Amino acid sequence: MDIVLASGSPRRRELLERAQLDFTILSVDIDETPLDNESPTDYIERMVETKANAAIQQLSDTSQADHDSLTSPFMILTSDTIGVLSDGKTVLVKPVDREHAYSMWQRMSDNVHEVWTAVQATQVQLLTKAEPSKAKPTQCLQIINQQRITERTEVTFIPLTTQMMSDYWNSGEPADKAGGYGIQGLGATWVSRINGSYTNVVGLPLAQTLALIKEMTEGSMDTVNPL
Ligand SMILES: Cc1cn([C@H]2C[C@H](O)[C@@H](COP(=O)(O)OP(=O)(O)OP(=O)(O)O)O2)c(=O)[nH]c1=O
Repeated sequence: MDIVLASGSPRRRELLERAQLDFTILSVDIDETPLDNESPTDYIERMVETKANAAIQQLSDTSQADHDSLTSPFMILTSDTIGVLSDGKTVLVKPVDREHAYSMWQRMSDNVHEVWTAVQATQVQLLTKAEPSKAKPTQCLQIINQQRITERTEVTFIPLTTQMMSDYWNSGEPADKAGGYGIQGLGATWVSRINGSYTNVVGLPLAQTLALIKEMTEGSMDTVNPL
């Protein structure tokens, strides 16, 4: 089944490429601001669903030629990664500025936090309707199946000094990453221990995502939580 990875994240693309799957990329842009008092679970589930809906909208708006490159039904993969502080309530997203990054890092310093990544697989089919009033048939995408997983990894940070935070912010690495760090880069120097999937921290729990894809295409897996 054709797969569309609806993500602008180069990390997700690279991780999925490692699995030697054929897929196409569609970049979606949504508002990722958490709502007041939104729980980590509600936030991350809202994000993967909103990204999937944005992808469907974008694919519906494209021309017939774009649709022709995908065989119906096909699968849209969306993903979202957040940090969650040890209080279990505070969501760590991408830092909006230096102060925001420092405020997150001060609470992560010498402490354990979790990284959660949700992945949603949305299977859609192309419907073509002939309308007498229109010269060309109209087309729309219909959701036929949706499944979602959330993977959690515990990450422990060493104690951080103001100098370390300043140097790291100036490296430019933290800006587009949840919790303001990249474990695959310089951020690894802050991580003393992880417990769980490494690829989950980078943005796509690979083994679990492949199992989800398999379940959706072949129809058998134990670990999937239906929506
Ligand atoms: C914690 C951590 C996060 N990240 C990244 C993964 C995600 O790309 C990003 C969190 O933001 P997301 O909103 O999950 O993803 P994104 O905006 O980069 O891409 P998309 O188009 O799919 O929405 O943080 C790392 O690369 N390394 C890390 O160690």
